[in-house]
This record gives sequence, structure tokens and C-alpha cells, in this order.
Amino acid sequence: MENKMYPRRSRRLFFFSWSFLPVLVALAVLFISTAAVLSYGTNKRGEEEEEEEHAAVLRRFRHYLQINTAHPSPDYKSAVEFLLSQASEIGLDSRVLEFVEGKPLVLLTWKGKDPTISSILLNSHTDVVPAEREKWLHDPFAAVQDAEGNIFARGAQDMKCVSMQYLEAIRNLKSKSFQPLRTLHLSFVPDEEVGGIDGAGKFVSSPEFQKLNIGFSLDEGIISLGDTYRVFNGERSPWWLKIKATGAPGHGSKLYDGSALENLLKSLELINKFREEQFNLVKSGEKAEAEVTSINCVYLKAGTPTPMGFVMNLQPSEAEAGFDIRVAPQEDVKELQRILDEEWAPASRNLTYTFSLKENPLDKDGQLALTVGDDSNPWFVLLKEAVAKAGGKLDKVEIFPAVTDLRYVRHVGIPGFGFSPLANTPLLAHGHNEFLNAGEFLKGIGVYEEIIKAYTSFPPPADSETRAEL
Ligand SMILES: CSCC[C@H](NC=O)C(=O)O
Ligand SMILES: [Zn+2]
Ligand SMILES: [Zn+2]
Repeated sequence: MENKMYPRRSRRLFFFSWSFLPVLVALAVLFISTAAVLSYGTNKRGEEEEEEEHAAVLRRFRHYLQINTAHPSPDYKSAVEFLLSQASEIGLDSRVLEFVEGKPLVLLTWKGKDPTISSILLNSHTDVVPAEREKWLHDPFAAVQDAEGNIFARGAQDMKCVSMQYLEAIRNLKSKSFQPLRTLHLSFVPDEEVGGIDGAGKFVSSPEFQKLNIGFSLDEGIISLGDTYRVFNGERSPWWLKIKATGAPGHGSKLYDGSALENLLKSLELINKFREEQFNLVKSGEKAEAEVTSINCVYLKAGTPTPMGFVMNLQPSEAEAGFDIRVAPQEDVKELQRILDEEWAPASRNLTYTFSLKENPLDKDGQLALTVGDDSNPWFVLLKEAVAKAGGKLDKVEIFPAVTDLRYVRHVGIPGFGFSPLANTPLLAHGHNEFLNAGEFLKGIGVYEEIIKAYTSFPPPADSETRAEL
């Protein structure tokens, strides 16, 4: 009987397909599973390769951290050897400059396709501040990585991380056959933590530096607790002040005018008042941390010591206090100097003062050494875009509260930003248990890849006036 629904031919076809369906299904299953296994294998291999690569990157970072370049006797020799070995592995030209004996500076160069355009400088310092071993969870020069991937070491944030991120970014770009248009220089300088005079200071005023024809520079910024990166276009200026007081010595039981400590304590009272006023502007949100002038007493020296302790019934004839002052760029420096002369350390109270460091917020032309931190500056736009491309975000532009070597560069008229692609971490630079998470470190390498690509590909502007500047 004919089935109306299924004419004979179709029925045969139907029968035909049905009989092969299990085979087809089996073939499909086999195909899909083979593809899945193959792609799993490829992904797995990719993941394994990436893991191995990350492990190698972290080994190199930890190696650099393990070189003890802490003051007062930094092992610059080992740092230089390590950096030169990295340069030869990556394929960068290298030079060691030694402006002061025992304080070497490593200069690496990646030549651009057009050496006539101004170059880019990535600077970092090789020295670190000392660490009190017994107050740390781990040896500050062991670079221990814990179960969460946090790497503990002096310099993990300030700033061996940045040096290694620069190098790893270049390593990656080279492996992707990227070629810079502008030449890229990397300087690894000594002595930043003790003023930079024998490091970046000497470098910037050398003929070697002049010949580099640098148009723009990057140096360290500050790690941020949130997930946006901080960027700095200027710095406060350091004034390191010592006030010495003298006065009549006398019996510990006697009340009299003009003792050395009375003279010095009056200064401390006035200085603390100034400090409080400045601090209140920050606390109220009226000004940012680095928009005020800070002053902190860092030591006090007085009294008559004996092996048994200080003499208790003798008012000393001398006393001294040290202050770390950071002058805001917009501060009225003349007025600050007047306050120091007339209120904080007047001769009329038997006070004298000296500076172990006094830098001016103005550059050689009397201008504030600030780099333009808005969209009118192409270097700022490029930075912002590159960070975004790498999946990050820049915070608003700030003044750096402390100082970096970038001030030497800005003072010779070269613009630059303070920037470290480090976020989601408490600020522990100069503190105990300084650490950086491996993931955060690796993420920053990608950020520098984008920045280096953007900066070294930036063509010179067509008009000759701006061309000379950029
Ligand atoms: C004035 S040289 C000292 C440099 C140091 N820089 C970062 O910590 C600072 O104290 O700001
Ligand atoms: Zn630093
Ligand atoms: Zn520092």
C-alpha cells in the first residue's frame, strides 16, 4: 500500500538515511571530538607556553631584585653585569658610562628607522633604599614569591619592576618584529635615592646625553591602590634643612631664658603651625598632597650623653633639628625663605641653619619645570591612548610629592611624565615588606608595549617649529 505521506522514492531515501544515521552520528562525534581534542591540545600547549614564558619573565625580575643595590654600599657592579646580559639577549646596543668612579650608568639603545627625529628616553634607577631585615617577613633581597604571587623585595615597587618591565616590553616587541621609527634609549642610573647628583645629574649635563637628542622621557611614578594608573607632570622641590641652636648652659632645675633647647623648641612650635596649616588644606580636600609645601622633622639632637644615659640635670648649650621640606611648585619661594630667616631660624634666637640640599622649583629659564599634562601635549594623548589600548586607565595628572631623576631632565627643557604601570597595590616604597604581585607586574609589561609602540612610532610634526620641539 502506498503511503500518501511518503512516496516510494522518498521512503527509500528515508530508509537509506536512517540506516546510515548511526554511522553519520558516529563520524560527526568522532570529528567533533577529534577537533576538540586537537584544539584543546593546541590551547593547552599555548597555555603551557605562556606559563613557561611568564615563569621566565618572573625569574629575570626576581634575579634583578636579588642583587643588593641598597645604600650605603650598593652592588652596582652586579646590577650592570645583569643589565648588560639582558641587553645582549634582547639585542640592544649597550654602553656603560661612569661619571663618578664606582657609580656606573648603563645606557641601552634600540635604533629607530629615522635617527634624525628626536629620541625617547626611558629612565630608571638601579639603587634602592636600605631595608631592616628583622622587620620583614622575608629576606628583602631573596625576592620570595608567596602562594598569592606576591613578590617581596626591596625595589619590587621602587623601581626595579619598572626597569624590568621596560626590558620585557622591548623583548616582546622585538619578537613580534616591531621596528621603531624613533630611537629608544634606556638609562639605568645610580644614586637616585641619595639625590641623583652623581647619577642622572651628571648624565643630563654630559655631552653623551646631548648627543642622544632626546625629545621626551618617562621615569617612575607611584603605585596606586585603586585600578587606575597615576601620572605626574611635575615635582615638589626638596629642601633639606638643619637648624642649630645655641644658648647658655645651666642647671637642670633653673628656669631661665635663652637656653639652646628653648630656642629650638620655639622653632619647632612655629614650624609645626605651618605644617598644620598646610596639612589642613589637604585634609579638607582643598589641595592635593603635592600642591602644598610639606615640612617634617626627621631628627632631633641634643643633650649630654654618657655611657649611663643622658645627663639629667644639665641644660645643654647646643641642640639641632633636621627637616625634610618639599616645596610645592607654586609656592612663593621668597616668602618661604623670609619665614625661615625671620621666624624659624632667626639669629636673634641664637639660631643658624644650613641646607644639605636645596633645589628650586624653577628651571634655568625661570619657568616652572612642568610638563603640559593635557590634550594639547601629543605625548600626553599618546600615553593616555596607549594605556587605554592595554586595558588600563590613567588617573588625573598630579604633581609628584617626592622627587625623581626626571627633574634633571625637565630642568634642561625636555618634557616627561612620571608613570609606573602599577595598580591595585598598597604603596610600600621605602616601607617594610615592599611587594608586587606577579600578575600586576606582567600586566604592566603590556602597558609599556603599547606606550613604546606609540611613542617610537610618533612621526615628527610637519611644521618646522613644532618639529624642533618634538
Ligand atoms: C632628594 S633626592 C631623594 C630622592 C627620593 N626619591 C624617591 O624616594 C626622595 O626622597 O624624594
Ligand atoms: Zn624611585
Ligand atoms: Zn625611592
